[in-house]
Amino acid sequence: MTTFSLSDFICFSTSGAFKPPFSVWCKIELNSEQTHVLEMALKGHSMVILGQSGTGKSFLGKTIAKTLKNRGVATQMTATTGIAALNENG
Ligand SMILES: Nc1ncnc2c1ncn2[C@@H]1O[C@H](COP(=O)(O)OP(=O)(O)OP(=O)(O)O)[C@@H](O)[C@H]1O
Repeated sequence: MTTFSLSDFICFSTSGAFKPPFSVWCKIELNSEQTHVLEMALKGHSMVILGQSGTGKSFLGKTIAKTLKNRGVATQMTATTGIAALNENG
């Protein structure tokens, strides 16, 4: 069982009152499938995440990247188009 500390979770909002550098700490509630994938990623598994539109793939990807970054692992997001990369904070 992978345990997550509070420092693993941080809001990703970059608008309104949550603009950097004012980081707002909050708990992100992943669903059971997302949690499973996050646990696999933290164990070092390579995965392709597939799912219908709006099922939370991007949200999960950003959560994985942020969690790894909070644990001192260098991460870099990329995408096939510039707009998609911006949406991924890439
Ligand atoms: N665990 C979660 N808690 C809160 N909101 C979530 C969660 N997972 C996804 N969402 C929200 O659901 C919406 C859809 O998620 P997301 O954009 O990640 O889906 P997607 O599978 O990448 O969609 P698409 O394939 O169309 O790009 C977003 O507003 C996202 O913030």
